[in-house]
Amino acid sequence: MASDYRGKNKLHFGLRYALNGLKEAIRTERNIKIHFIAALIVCILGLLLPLSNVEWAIISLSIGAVISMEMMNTALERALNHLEPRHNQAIGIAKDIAAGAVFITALIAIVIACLILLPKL
Ligand SMILES: Nc1ncnc2c1ncn2[C@@H]1O[C@H](COP(=O)(O)OP(=O)(O)OP(=O)(O)O)[C@@H](O)[C@H]1O
Repeated sequence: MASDYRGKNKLHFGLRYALNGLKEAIRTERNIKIHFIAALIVCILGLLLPLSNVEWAIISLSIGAVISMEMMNTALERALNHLEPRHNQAIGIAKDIAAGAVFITALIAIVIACLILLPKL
């Protein structure tokens, strides 16, 4: 019984930490706000157009990938800023690579949105 309770407690706190991170990211990061607004627009368009389950699944995956990647980028930036507040070439390159990962994910999401939504408009 005790271990079950601890298990539930862990799950509860894990969810709280995750929601706290999400709230902090939305509150402080302009890019994450923009991604959420773009996702909302795509979802509204998706509700107005006849999308299949597979198309919804692909769009959901793209939205999740972009927002998750942006949040990982933000987490990395915050950690690196804390570890090395001064100018450092290696830190700069690490941040550029993380930004490149966000760029690729966002670009692919735009291509997916165009492939699925444009022919239906
Ligand atoms: N400590 C550093 N040393 C060297 N270059 C850095 C450093 N911090 C940032 N840079 C350079 O500046 C770029 C932008 O940095 P960073 O992403 O931290 O700033 P930002 O403009 O606040 O980003 P965002 O708008 O995504 O929050 C990095 O990709 C990197 O090229």
